[in-house]
Amino acid sequence: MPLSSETSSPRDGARTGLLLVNLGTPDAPTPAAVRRYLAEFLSDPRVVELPRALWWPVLHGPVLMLRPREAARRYASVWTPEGSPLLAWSRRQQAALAAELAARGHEVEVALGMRYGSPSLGQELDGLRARGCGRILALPLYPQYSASTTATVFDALAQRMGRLRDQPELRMVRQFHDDPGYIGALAARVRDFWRRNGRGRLLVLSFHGLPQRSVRLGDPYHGQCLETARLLAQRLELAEGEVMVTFQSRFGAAEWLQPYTEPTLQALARDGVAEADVFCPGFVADCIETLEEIAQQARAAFLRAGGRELRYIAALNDSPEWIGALADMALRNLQGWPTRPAGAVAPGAGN
Ligand SMILES: C=CC1=C(C)c2cc3[nH]c(cc4nc(cc5[nH]c(cc1n2)c(C)c5CCC(=O)O)C(CCC(=O)O)=C4C)c(C)c3C=C
Ligand SMILES: [Fe+2]
Ligand SMILES: [Fe+2]
Repeated sequence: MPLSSETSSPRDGARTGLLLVNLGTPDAPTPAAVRRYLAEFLSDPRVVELPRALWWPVLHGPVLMLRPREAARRYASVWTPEGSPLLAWSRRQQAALAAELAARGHEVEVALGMRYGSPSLGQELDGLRARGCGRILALPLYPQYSASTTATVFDALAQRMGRLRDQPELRMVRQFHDDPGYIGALAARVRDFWRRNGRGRLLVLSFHGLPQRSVRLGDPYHGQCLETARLLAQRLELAEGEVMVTFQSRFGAAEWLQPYTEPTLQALARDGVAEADVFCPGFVADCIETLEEIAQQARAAFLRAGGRELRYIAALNDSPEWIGALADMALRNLQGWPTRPAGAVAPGAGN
């Protein structure tokens, strides 16, 4: 592929950009929009690691024929006036982070790109360059590293960079599963929920699942989920028996990380656990996987199995503790790059 010929090169490249990245989501809760989104997402060989000759007929056969209609109905049940919850919360995070960095005296262009669908990563990378950013920090909003999520962001950025003649400097945050600011923001979210609603007998920490095979082949995701859970339980001073870790959102027939969230909740209800709280630390923004799969489907399954109350604790979204932690993380990773307006005197707080 030929390199781009830039008629107007990105101004002087003196500015610094921060590119928040999340997974992506359909543009509308309709079968056609969901099909477009799933086709892009599920044809990424890092997401479904099967030989193309095997996977392609299944993807373009039963998966894309059947799943979009059902998934569109599930998306419709959580859709908001600002669109998909994942995009709506990500936009609020972007705006709140930009305001927080500005309030601390830093001049950083904050953009939001989605790995699949829109706004696309490539388009946002180009936008930052056009606004004069010669240095860009990519911050994938996945606390726990996985090849199926984090690594695909790197792939997409590298692919875009591969077409540029005049590349910006690029850094990327790999993971933040044990970041004290992130853990503190999670703990604040849970404590705040308990203060307003009382405390359930059990806190279930439900993470997005992953095929067991990926972990066997060396993906560090599982260990990082367990470490996040351990640090959060420690911060909340929970005793053994007051907290457990489960994995949700299984896709396909293979074995995924266990224990699975919904069957575990049903077993707990059958064993006489009447009330439980569920929190999803791996999702920094509420989305279909938390609002529909947990707060609706898993809750209904828990009640059907004899439970009385299953309370879903909202994701970090735009909580002030989380936005503060994000700003700290961004500034730490931006060290050595200019983030002060020319001639400005740094306010007392510093980086
Ligand atoms: C938080 C980290 C995530 C990991 C790890 C992950 C792996 C993974 N996911 C699928 C398949 C699907 N995921 C879907 C939705 C979805 N997944 C994540 C995050 C992780 N996925 C988020 C934030 C979302 C929500 C998107 C939204 O629009 O709100 C979906 C689509 C929904 C559905 O049809 O159920 C699929 C499919 C695989 C195969 C995988 C790892 C191999
Ligand atoms: Fe997923
Ligand atoms: Fe799901």
